[in-house]
Amino acid sequence: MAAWRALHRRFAPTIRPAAFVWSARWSSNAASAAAKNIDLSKFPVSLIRNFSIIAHIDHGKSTLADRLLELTGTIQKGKGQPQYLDKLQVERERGITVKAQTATMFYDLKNEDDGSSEQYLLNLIDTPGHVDFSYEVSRSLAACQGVLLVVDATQGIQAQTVANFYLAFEANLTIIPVINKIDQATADPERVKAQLKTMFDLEPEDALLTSAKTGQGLSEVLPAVIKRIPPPTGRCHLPLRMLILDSYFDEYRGVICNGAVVDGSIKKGDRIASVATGQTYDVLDTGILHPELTSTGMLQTGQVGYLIAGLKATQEARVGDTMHHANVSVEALPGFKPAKHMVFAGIYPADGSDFEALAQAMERLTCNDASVSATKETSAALGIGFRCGFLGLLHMDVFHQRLEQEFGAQVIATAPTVPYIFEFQDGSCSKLNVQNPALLPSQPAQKIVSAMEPVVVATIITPSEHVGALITLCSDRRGEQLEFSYIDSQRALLKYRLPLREVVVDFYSVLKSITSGYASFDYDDDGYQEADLVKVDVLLNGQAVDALSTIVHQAKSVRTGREIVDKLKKVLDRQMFEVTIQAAVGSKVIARESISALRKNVLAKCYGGDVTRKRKLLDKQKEGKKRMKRFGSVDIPQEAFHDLLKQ
Ligand SMILES: Nc1nc2c(ncn2[C@@H]2O[C@H](COP(=O)(O)OP(=O)(O)OP(=O)(O)O)[C@@H](O)[C@H]2O)c(=O)[nH]1
Repeated sequence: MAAWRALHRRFAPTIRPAAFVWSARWSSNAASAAAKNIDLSKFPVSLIRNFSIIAHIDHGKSTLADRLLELTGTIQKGKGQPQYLDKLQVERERGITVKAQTATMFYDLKNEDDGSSEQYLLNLIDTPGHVDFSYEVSRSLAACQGVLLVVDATQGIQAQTVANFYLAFEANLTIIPVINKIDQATADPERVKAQLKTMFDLEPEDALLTSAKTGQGLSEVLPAVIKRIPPPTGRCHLPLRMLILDSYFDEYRGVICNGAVVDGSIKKGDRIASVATGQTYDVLDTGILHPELTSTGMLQTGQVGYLIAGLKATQEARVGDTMHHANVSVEALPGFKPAKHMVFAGIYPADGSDFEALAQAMERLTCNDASVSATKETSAALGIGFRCGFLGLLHMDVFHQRLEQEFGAQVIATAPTVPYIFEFQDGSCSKLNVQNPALLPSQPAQKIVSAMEPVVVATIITPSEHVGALITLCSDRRGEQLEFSYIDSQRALLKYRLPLREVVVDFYSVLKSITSGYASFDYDDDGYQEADLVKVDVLLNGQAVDALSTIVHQAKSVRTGREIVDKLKKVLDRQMFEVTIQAAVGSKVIARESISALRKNVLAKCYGGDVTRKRKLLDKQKEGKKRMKRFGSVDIPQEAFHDLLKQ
């Protein structure tokens, strides 16, 4: 931490060059700004502030956002649902934020000296806390000049607090620490202040103390945002450059883009063009999120809002693209780094004939969640489907749930895998990126010269008494310790380099159970390392089931093979014939189980004691079973695919 603190001392908040905030979906009916008495021309850049709320999961971001929306009259107190900005069904059911959401608020700041007041336009972004959605957080931060770093007064700094702090710090944003939940009996704000100083060099007197539940301390939040966070720095006299931050398809209005006007201005009727595609469009409508779509007919420098321009498909509205006035050439804005997919899985229609319906649902959903990649693939076991890349297992689960809930698609998801790289010796070296274990030959014709697996650097914050158990867990998962320090007298910070596969499997749930839920965990991509990897095939009655094959470290292959075979034995129904389940590495069987046949009582109607007739019937049954075994196909239930990577 010492090196980091030295770096932090050099840190002085600077104003970001680009001023933009992205917003997300709201009701499809745009209210009129006139009806709401909104005149955006009253807000030069100096009266605009764009800020994000970042925190560890459950520290109270969305609840704080609710209170700020109420305080500014953007939503009515007591009306609407709690965590107002968590719009998706999946967010409400799981109680987590998965999509960053923006709301524009208007706030009158009083001048204590002369009693006068000035109105500000504030764009607030509520961000997700879970590590899988940190891509949303980094995009949100690219759109802001400052953040509220919320820390739970009872829990103190946790792993995602550290990760999110670094994101904001590296983006040179102004950081306002907010110690929340001070109403709770076990709140210890002084301890949290000390942690903020030790870990981040944030001054104790700069921390705001709030309770998003009782409202305590909230009146200080927005004045602090206005006074401490700098305004956007775009220039109004320059030609239009609007950054596309997000897009989605609305049933009634077509493609809606959310974006930020970095330079210049845009208005209804303008002819605009995309830097990425060169396509031109007419602006049909534009406005702000207040918090629903509110048509203003124009957006000026530093303002954030939506744009409807007759785009046919969301693919035309690329996140990170720059829109400009047609016939005025501009330099493209930097855009965003593409999302890095940590986990891959096959998504197939539960009923093979539903492929077209699934393809349509996939197209719509991947447009609303640009961080998912999808390419067509075929499996001998499951038919035609898609190989999808996700940011993590929770992201994959959420995508699966959204496919079913929002599009009614019934799908089978294969066991998730991480992306490996294999290098073969075939005269010259050839490389194979393996996002689907089935594509790695079981007995390759060429020699494998290297196998690489993705690794991450994991940060764990834990009460000191659990350190020993966590070190054992990390060693068992092939981890290499990078750092071990204490953040105060009761809490330790561990940093480990771990193979991604060992992390995505069930690391989080084991960590939670070892520490009774008191440890927190976050990880960051750290490239690739060489590893002794093998492919484990799964065979049912001698036939390999491509959708079930997996790649593991050599040392864990027998354990993994045994677990897959045991799990399959539990989930497969008994058939009219015997089923043999095998796990194999190349031609070597490493685990085997069998499920005995259901024996149909062919003698039920055979009364009396004619032995030869009975034998004949039994022989015929045996013959039939053999045939069925040879040709019979075994039904594999969906859970079998889903649970396989879990150890
Ligand atoms: N007592 C108390 N509870 C609070 C306070 N703020 C939030 N909560 C509760 O803490 C829980 C989590 O709050 P959220 O606002 O959903 O937390 P979040 O940080 O947005 O969570 P994610 O979006 O999942 O990362 C909810 O049950 C809130 O009611 C507070 O100031 N005091």
